[in-house]
Amino acid sequence: MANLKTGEADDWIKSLIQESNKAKEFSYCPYSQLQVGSALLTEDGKIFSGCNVENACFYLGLCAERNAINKAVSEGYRKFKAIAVSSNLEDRVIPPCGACRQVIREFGDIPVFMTKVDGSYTMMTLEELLPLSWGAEYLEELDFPKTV
Ligand SMILES: O=c1ccn([C@H]2C[C@H](O)[C@@H](CO)O2)c(=O)[nH]1
Ligand SMILES: [Zn+2]
Repeated sequence: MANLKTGEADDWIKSLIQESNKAKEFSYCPYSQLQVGSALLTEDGKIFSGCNVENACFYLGLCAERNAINKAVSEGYRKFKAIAVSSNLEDRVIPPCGACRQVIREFGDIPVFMTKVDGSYTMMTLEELLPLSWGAEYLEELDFPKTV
């Protein structure tokens, strides 16, 4: 069974959640009306945020989490400590979709803070959200060329 943790947030968690809440204000979601924001904490304490960006060609929409990750990686950051996800849903936390879980997994087993509008959260590690996951080590076993 997954190890769920809920409760009062430490300061850094509060800041991360605050940033993900801010990010959702920029959400472009004319089709779902679901505003989602995400904030990603780098190893050296920087926070990158992102929102979901939808498209009239529905499947081209991108989630908040992957936008935050892609922004960070594009600016040279690859080591992350935690990620938060917020939305405008009144009474429930927002769990990352399967695609986002796999993309987070690429960069390590970090805690994922899934928040509600009142600032409370449920935390699960990426390993709990995506057990027995696929990753670079399998490619190495298959003798694929090493990544940079
Ligand atoms: O964790 C999640 C879940 C959903 N969405 C977005 C994708 C789409 O724009 C909208 C409805 O699925 O919510 C995210 O950005 N992150
Ligand atoms: Zn997603």
